Amino acid sequence: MKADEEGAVDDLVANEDAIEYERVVVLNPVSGNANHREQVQRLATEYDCTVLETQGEGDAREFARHAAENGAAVVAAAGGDGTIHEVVRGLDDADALDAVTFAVIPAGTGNNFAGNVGVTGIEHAFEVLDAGERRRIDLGTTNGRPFVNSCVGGLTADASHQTDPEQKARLGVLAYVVNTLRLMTDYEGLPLTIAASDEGDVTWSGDAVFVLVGNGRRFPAKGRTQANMEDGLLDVTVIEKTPTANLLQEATMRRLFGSETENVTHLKTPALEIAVEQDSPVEFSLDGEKGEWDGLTLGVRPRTMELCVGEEYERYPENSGE
Ligand SMILES: Nc1ncnc2c1ncn2[C@@H]1O[C@H](COP(=O)(O)OP(=O)(O)OP(=O)(O)O)[C@@H](O)[C@H]1O
Repeated sequence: MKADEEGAVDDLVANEDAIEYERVVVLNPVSGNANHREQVQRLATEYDCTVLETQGEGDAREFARHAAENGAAVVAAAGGDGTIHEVVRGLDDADALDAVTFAVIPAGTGNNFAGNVGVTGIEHAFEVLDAGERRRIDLGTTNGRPFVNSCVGGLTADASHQTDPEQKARLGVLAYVVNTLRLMTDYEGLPLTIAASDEGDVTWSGDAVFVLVGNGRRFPAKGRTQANMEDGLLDVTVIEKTPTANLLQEATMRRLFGSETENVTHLKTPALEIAVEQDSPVEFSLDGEKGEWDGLTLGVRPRTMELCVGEEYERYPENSGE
């Protein structure tokens, strides 16, 4: 651990005589529209949770690790996808994913992960934390680093900056896709070779406009956006650059989100290798946190994290609504 990463925990310990770590809420006070702080603190008191408030990047990861190492039974992330990602990394750093139950308190802009696990709001999140069902869900990994929701490459990262929060909240992944398609005309695509070690050993090669590897998230197909989080498989969608197609046309959009379309490949696999066929690294984001990689090795740690889920969590999303 770097010295500056220890600062947040040192400050924390210096300011409190005895911290109760049984139930911890790691709170990002500025995520989303930054109006959730008081509500989270009030509910945390009501539900006997200790709030650890982040001041900047890395704090959530550090607090989660510290809480896990000090006997926490439940650690919750109150924030957006970035906060969720950091907290899960912190639990993983402490090697505590087996011992600690994770909970999500939706206080970001999109709150896709919370929605996928049946948590509908901040108040509901505390009820679920307190007495909701617990499920063990898979974690995805990219080059060893865990992700709960998705690993995406291509235009999605750019598009997410240009998606206004209201649209993002309403449409989720679909907003990314629509915006990305708008930007697509002058986008070269990523030259990739993708090898999936599922039963058929599928290999895909070409210029990809998007790659979305979902653990909890997938492209909407027939109205579903949640992937099965307990099947030990990654949900992979690759959209290939096709110079002639006008993907913004209504009919094409409809096909795009259906199952059969020429330039969209869907597959499920426990392991995936993505090779970058160019000299410079490409950008992917894990749960919305960006990184650059020359190549990615993706895998699954099946049913590795215990999670508090709401009543509407769908164990088998592929069997419902389709
Ligand atoms: N007190 C703070 N002040 C400023 N930035 C902070 C603070 N605490 C955490 N952060 C930063 O907030 C970011 C994480 O935000 P998060 O993703 O949780 O929310 P969001 O971006 O608003 O939501 P979403 O991911 O749903 O769009 C991290 O980059 C982290 O460094």
